[in-house]
Amino acid sequence: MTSVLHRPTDDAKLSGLPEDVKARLQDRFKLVVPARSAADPSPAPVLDAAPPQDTSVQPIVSLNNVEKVYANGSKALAGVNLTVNPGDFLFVTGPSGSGKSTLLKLLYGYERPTSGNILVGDEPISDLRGNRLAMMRRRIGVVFQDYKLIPKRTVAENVAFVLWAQGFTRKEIHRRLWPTLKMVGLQGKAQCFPDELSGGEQQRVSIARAVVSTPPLLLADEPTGNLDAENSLQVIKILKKLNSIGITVIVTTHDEHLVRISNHPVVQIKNGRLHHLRR
Ligand SMILES: Nc1ncnc2c1ncn2[C@@H]1O[C@H](COP(=O)(O)OP(=O)(O)OP(=O)(O)O)[C@@H](O)[C@H]1O
Repeated sequence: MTSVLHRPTDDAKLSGLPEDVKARLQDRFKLVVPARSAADPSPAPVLDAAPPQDTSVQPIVSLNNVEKVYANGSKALAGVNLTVNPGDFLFVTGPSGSGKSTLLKLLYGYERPTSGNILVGDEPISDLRGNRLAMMRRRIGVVFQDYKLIPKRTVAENVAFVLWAQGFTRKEIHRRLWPTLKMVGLQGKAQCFPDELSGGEQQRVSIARAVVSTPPLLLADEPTGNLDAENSLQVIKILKKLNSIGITVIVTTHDEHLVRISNHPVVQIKNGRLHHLRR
């Protein structure tokens, strides 16, 4: 099993967050982040060297020899091994039909592997059913290419709905909603309906919805697929900001440019097989 680069969460970046939000980010999935002291002279990991096996960190995602064959015989993934550590930002690239969406669907339990094991935190997500799966999904934010907003609800309602469904109090919903809308630059559009927004704005609503309950893991499936270059960059910038406050981000894209201008680890899926392009 190979490990992607672990990026330690910078405690200073968490310091601006409310205490309970900070605690959630640190506790969920037993997010263990070894601090590098300022006095630590050891260099950051070298990407092209053999991947470091840091056994002190519990991965947030691990796939072991995962295979997915759909009921119609389509082979989507074969022998996929991947470890993602808390605080990582990982790009998943690959041609159309290579298996990128399937990988994310397996991670949030929408599809089940044909064989192999998948752990999210310490939960075998592929074995979970019913309530346990629903509870697990609360800890995973998901962003889709086509936004999936509720058309007859305002921006504020679309985002607040997630919290309401999870039983948050009105006060807590209010407390979380505004900073989240501000973070995606939409505080001025709170009362708009989705069809009154641009594609980029709709995608930012969907990011706000995905992170308003502070999940430690965010999965974004082609979040820039329907956006122009400028909006795509803005979306990636927001995902990076979320990553900088401790959220682990896995994003699929076939936009080579976005991958090139970033220095984050990249895996490629080709014919269902996963290759590390940049660690
Ligand atoms: N529900 C399904 N039933 C049967 N086959 C499927 C299903 N979903 C995906 N596939 C097949 O699995 C393979 C991988 O599909 P997947 O959607 O994961 O690719 P992708 O890399 O995300 O593609 P794209 O970039 O075009 O979104 C493809 O051959 C696809 O036809």
